[in-house]
Amino acid sequence: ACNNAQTMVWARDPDTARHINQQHRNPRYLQDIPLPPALLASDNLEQAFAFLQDASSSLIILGTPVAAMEQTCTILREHLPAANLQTTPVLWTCKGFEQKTARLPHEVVQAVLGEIVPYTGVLSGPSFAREVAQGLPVALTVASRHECVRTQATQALHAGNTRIYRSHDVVGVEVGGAMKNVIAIACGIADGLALGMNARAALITRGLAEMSRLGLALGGDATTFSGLTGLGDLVLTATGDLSRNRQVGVALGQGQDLETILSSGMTAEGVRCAHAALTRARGLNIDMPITEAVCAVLFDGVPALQAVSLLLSRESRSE
Ligand SMILES: NC(=O)C1=CN([C@@H]2O[C@H](COP(=O)(O)OP(=O)(O)OC[C@H]3O[C@@H](n4cnc5c(N)ncnc54)[C@H](OP(=O)(O)O)[C@@H]3O)[C@@H](O)[C@H]2O)C=CC1
Ligand SMILES: O=C(CO)COP(=O)(O)O
Repeated sequence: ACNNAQTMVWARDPDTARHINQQHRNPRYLQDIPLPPALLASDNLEQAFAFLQDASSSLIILGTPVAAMEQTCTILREHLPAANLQTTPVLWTCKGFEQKTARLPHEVVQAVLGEIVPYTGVLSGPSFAREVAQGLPVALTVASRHECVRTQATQALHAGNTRIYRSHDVVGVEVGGAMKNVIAIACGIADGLALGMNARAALITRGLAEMSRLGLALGGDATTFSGLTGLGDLVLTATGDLSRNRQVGVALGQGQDLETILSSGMTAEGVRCAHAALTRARGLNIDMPITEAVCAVLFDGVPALQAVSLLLSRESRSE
């Protein structure tokens, strides 16, 4: 909307939609940030779709957590054909493996929408929502197998303080987005325990190695993991205090229990996907010691300091 693209938010909550239209603010998230007056909202999907006049130059961006992707795609499957919008590219922003099935988001999209929506892709990269909403500079990657998706997303989003880079590597981009959240929890734990900046740098670097091993085994390109959606987002999330995943880690390191930490309802995708990431890694014989340690603290009641000791006591190996 800031780039003068006509933009419609479909929100499931009617009050949120009404508030955005009337007050130009979102009453539930980032309430202090004024939204562009041209940004419209509706709780009615038919109305939102009617707004997409021209399927060939429109985009649909799914902005839900991974856990809502299957449900949201199912709703799209029911409504897109009636609106004659099957050829509209569908992008998503979520980062993680699905908790129960360990699927990456594109695998969920493929399973639900694969037969009716040909053009899809993922939008990812280091981008705290608050800073994006403030209009501060940000660089993102759109990854898709389809040239038309990369082009259309770039045309809509590359402007002003927003830079868009293009990639073919959907798997690599998604694995980077998922794993950086788990590693950010690990860095938060280390910082909560006041283990110092050397420890944080070690976790980021060895976490990147973990991300790359899993991503390569799942079919990603090696170069993707040193890019915006790998190292870039990992550095942001592991070190930036706006990160919810990092905040979860810090609180765990300081001795709070997970239930209390998550009681505010905050979305921390690393908590939801750490175990699923481990499941995928084990199936491929990939060693992920930091992810194992994060899971042990999150789900097995292992004290944070003990998990760190276990990591440090591992055999030395070549880097
Ligand atoms: N926040 C950030 O800085 C960034 C987040 N991401 C990723 O984007 C994804 C979304 O994150 P974020 O926006 O923070 O998450 P939130 O938890 O804030 O949820 C985003 C929106 O999804 C909606 N939603 C949740 N479940 C459903 C559902 N079943 N059906 C319809 N709508 C639903 C919520 O609606 P309601 O308000 O009604 O609950 C909310 O408006 C995550 O995977 C995150 O990792 C990526 C980059 C940056
Ligand atoms: O993905 C993000 C930044 O790129 C947001 O990170 P958190 O979900 O940890 O807040």
